[in-house]
Amino acid sequence: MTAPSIGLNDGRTLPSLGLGTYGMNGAEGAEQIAVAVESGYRLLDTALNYGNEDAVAEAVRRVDVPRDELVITTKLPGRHHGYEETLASFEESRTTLGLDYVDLYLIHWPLPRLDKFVDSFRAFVKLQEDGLVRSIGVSNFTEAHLQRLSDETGVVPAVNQIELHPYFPQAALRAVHERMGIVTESWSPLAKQSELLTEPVITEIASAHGRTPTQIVLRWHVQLGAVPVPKSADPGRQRENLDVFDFELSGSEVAAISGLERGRLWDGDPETHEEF
Ligand SMILES: NC(=O)C1=CN([C@@H]2O[C@H](COP(=O)(O)OP(=O)(O)OC[C@H]3O[C@@H](n4cnc5c(N)ncnc54)[C@H](OP(=O)(O)O)[C@@H]3O)[C@@H](O)[C@H]2O)C=CC1
Ligand SMILES: O=C(O)C(=O)[C@@H](O)[C@H](O)C(=O)CO
Repeated sequence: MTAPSIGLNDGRTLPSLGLGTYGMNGAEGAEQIAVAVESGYRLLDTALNYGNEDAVAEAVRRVDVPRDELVITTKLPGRHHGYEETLASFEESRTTLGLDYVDLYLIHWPLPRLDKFVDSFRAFVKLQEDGLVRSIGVSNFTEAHLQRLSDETGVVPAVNQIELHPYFPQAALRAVHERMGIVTESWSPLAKQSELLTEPVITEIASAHGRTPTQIVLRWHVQLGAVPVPKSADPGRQRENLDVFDFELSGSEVAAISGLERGRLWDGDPETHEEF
């Protein structure tokens, strides 16, 4: 089973669910990522800062899946913002990943204090023009940051990967994405296994559909039109998380899950978050 694809504003496509890989490192991580790909994951989400681009590379070498079926995402760290620095950082990531090209490259955090994200995005445009990156996007950007990129480079990012889960449904930013033609990716889509999965709203809907609470949460993301990248190192849970494309939540169930809103869960305000 693989996830259906959705369209991006650059004419390319993205699987509608992917594998988060934060914390999956070394030989064990490579094996966990390879097992996920063998069971149907095609979108992999890594970052230079996760220190596991080598594990992703090893997994990709090991699996019997054509390269052009995989969508490999990595991210530019804060300490490498700036035009030339971005080109060098990308080359470091591309080399570690062992790839001719990266499918999706994201600016990990905007770091507005440095005010270099526009320069980095200009380098992203160059990498895309040179065929080294297929799609270019950002992560943790606000409406104002997205508008600046559009105004100052003439290019709208294909993707904005943001904190998104039932405790923080991000309706306003998702509406901005919709207006600008940006696909939303959801990070920590399970709210990092907090008490979310035991919320009565979720467990009751799960019982009604004969599915697990995790599947209900991931299906909620899919029906919002967002692309979740749940992390699981466990083969059974990886399969469970991918198996959300053969049932549908009603509009009132989606609304009830969104009603769990309580706000950002971690110290991840894009205006102030320092990530290097
Ligand atoms: N752009 C950004 O700034 C950020 C991006 N990310 C990306 O998002 C990805 C996902 O976010 P993450 O923070 O890892 O959190 P998630 O919300 O994906 O939750 C992961 C946790 O849930 C557990 N889990 C997964 N599936 C199940 C299941 N079916 N049943 C029960 N428990 C389950 C995992 O354990 P187990 O592995 O044992 O199954 C793990 O403890 C990251 O890996 C990373 O790629 C994350 C944070 C910030
Ligand atoms: O992308 C992730 O998984 C993160 O945790 C980011 O928030 C990032 O690596 C970071 O900010 C570390 O402090």
